[in-house]
Amino acid sequence: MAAAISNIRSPSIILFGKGTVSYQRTAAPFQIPQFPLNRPRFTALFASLDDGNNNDDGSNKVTKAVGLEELFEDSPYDVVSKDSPFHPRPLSSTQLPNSVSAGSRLRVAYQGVRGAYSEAAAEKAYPNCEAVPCDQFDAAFEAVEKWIVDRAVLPIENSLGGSIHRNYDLLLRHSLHIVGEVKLAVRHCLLANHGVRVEDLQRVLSHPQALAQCENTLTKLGLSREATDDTALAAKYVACNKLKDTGAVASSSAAKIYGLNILAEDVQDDCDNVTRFLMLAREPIIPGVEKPFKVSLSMTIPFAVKTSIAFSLEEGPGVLFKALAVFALRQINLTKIESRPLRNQPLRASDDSNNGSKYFDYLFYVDFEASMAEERAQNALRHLKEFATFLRVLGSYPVDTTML
Ligand SMILES: O=C(O)C(=O)Cc1ccccc1
Repeated sequence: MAAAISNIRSPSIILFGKGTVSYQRTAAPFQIPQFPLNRPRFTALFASLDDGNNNDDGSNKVTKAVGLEELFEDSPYDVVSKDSPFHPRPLSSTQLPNSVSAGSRLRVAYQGVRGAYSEAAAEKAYPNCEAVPCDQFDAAFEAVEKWIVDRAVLPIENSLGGSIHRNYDLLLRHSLHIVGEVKLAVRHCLLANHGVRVEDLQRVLSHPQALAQCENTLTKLGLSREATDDTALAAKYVACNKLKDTGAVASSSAAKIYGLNILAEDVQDDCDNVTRFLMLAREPIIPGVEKPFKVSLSMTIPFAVKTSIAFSLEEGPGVLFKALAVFALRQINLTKIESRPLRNQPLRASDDSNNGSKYFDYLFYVDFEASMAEERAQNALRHLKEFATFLRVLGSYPVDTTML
């Protein structure tokens, strides 16, 4: 039964139950390549469906795929079988005030107030979306988990500051799936109320990352710094309180929204200031890899897909080497590897016989260039699972190639 569906281009509904396949064709954006369904490990895969929401490509179709559940014991992937075919539908607006209304735009939660960079990232990822501001990241995650919104945006790394570890921790604490990424060129402005000059300023407010990215400029201006939850909140605070001695570092759109004057543009220390944001959803959306990606009129590259995973390893010589080999052996390129001491694990101090060295248990975050729809990725992770003490697939998603 599995072989018959290898050429489905854009299925609307596929149920791969044991011995059961059904599908419909739609104009969904992602292809679902042939999964190794002959393996008894796979009990189900589900790809669907017209949920009335705007999709990444502006259509009303959302393609979702789940499966692989027996591949990884702790798999975050929900499995839909023929007997329990569908996940719960989003709550209707009558059931939950302010929830997704039927046929409405995709709703995307972000941390911050209007004018925050995360809002711009949401709009870049989903051009017709309704961006929903949340005061904290946890609220944005919860809004997705409770079906109030469809996606959450999470800044994850910056070209100047590196990974945002707190946000990696959030990813692990929750069980949302990465379904997209967006890279945004961040161009900070120094904002103040009308009539206020640079010389009048004593201090500046902004998100700690924005302040760090403008370190040199702010030092030269002799301004003291205060942190706010997001850049746009700093702008809002300065405007609402009509402050004369305080400026804000935020975007030009925050200036427009809160009626502030732009005293200086591009105040970041490095002009290549790019932040990478992740788009999170309740369910995985696993892109296929057969669609070619057009970089320009003359250049086409294979559809670029990445997978993000987190894992920890047994102790022992060469275990990290072995972990990396599972990818190298299958020609899978890594685009990121990051290690982080595991929380709640005490520092273990060795005795003298171990040269007095001290060590932590580490969690590794790896991004690799393959989709979980590919057999080589599934094989690599099955191999890794043989000696990983923990493994979680955070999601497969199309690479944002707009900043190549
Ligand atoms: O504060 C914001 O506007 C955010 O979205 C977080 C952020 C801060 C600085 C650079 C990029 C994103």
